[in-house]
Amino acid sequence: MPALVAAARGRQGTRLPVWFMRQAGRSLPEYRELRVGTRMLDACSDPGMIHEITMQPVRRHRVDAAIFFSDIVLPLKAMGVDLDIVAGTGPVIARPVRTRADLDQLGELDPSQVGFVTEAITSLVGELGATPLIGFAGAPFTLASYMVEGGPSKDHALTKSMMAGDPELWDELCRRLAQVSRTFLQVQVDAGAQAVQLFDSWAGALAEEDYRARVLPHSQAVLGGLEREVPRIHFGVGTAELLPAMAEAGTEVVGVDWRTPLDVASRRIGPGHAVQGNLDPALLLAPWEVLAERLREVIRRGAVAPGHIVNLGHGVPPSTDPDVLTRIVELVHTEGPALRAEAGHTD
Ligand SMILES: Cc1c2[nH]c(c1CCC(=O)O)Cc1[nH]c(c(CCC(=O)O)c1C)Cc1[nH]c(c(CCC(=O)O)c1C)Cc1[nH]c(c(C)c1CCC(=O)O)C2
Repeated sequence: MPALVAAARGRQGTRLPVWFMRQAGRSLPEYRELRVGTRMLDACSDPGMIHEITMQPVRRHRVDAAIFFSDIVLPLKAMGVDLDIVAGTGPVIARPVRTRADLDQLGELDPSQVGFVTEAITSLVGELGATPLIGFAGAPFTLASYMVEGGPSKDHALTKSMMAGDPELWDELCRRLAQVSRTFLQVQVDAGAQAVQLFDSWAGALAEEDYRARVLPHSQAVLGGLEREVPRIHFGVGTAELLPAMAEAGTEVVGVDWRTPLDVASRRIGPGHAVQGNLDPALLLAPWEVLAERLREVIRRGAVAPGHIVNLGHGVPPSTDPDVLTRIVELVHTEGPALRAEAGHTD
């Protein structure tokens, strides 16, 4: 069983697995070179490009997993939603969803609309061999925020106002988005993904009561049942107050940002879940010895949990020196198992 899958299932072996959110992307010169002249959405729809970009960080850093190169809004694009991914901004939606009539643009995702995903994953799994591929999708809340706001938002004011002011419309929007994300995950798993991650990046904007009432059931609809096939990772940013609720979505692993130490997070979540994280991405710019000591502390604190997948607390910033990421992987592999054992987890 791959180290990442074992750790996710709470049966950590002798290898401590590590990968990075946004490991494929602008931090890599080979990515920037390959993307010249190709728009993001076009790159995400071309099986050859997807394959190459997904492999780049695996070849360079020797990480313990590949993550499928795509974007959370890609399935919406594939089913005909008029949107773009604007460099430096993120997803922009042409006709935001504000009323019931606006829901017309959101039908059901049919697997045939993302045939290029199956094609790309089939070839990737062949080249990856023993290295697992992580499939992913956006959670209903984070997707809904883009659909309602029309683009990135700091306060998610229109989204929260719909959630509170018209819960029926909100729930219908999230039911549709859950179908899209669930189908997108299933397509990836059917093609050979060995783990999945649900990104609810902006869930930390919510109070726990609202999260439990209006978001958690929809995320449960995405993840429920998949455990028979692959381990599931559930991640958000700023979610210290939501960690126990997020663990209830149906997940083996809870992704933790850099604000909550992993031992604190693990105690909040309980012994039944592995953790993923949580080195502060801002520290990638710090002197190596400072960064290395913080990384060792992340590993020691993660030893409280029955499984630990080392990662950052959020994505790799585009300005990151890729050699630093390679050194992190080496440190995790050479020092990680002993640090974890010393810190007290008896596997
Ligand atoms: C919120 C979110 C999005 N997309 C995603 C999330 C959840 C993860 C998170 O919280 O960061 C998920 C995502 N997006 C991308 C991946 C690829 C896999 C990987 O992690 O390596 C994944 C897993 C590629 C991408 N998605 C995007 C890029 C950059 C576009 C480019 O290279 O031209 C990449 C590599 C664009 C994108 N797409 C989105 C944003 C905020 C941006 C950044 C805009 C910018 O800074 O230019 C929406």
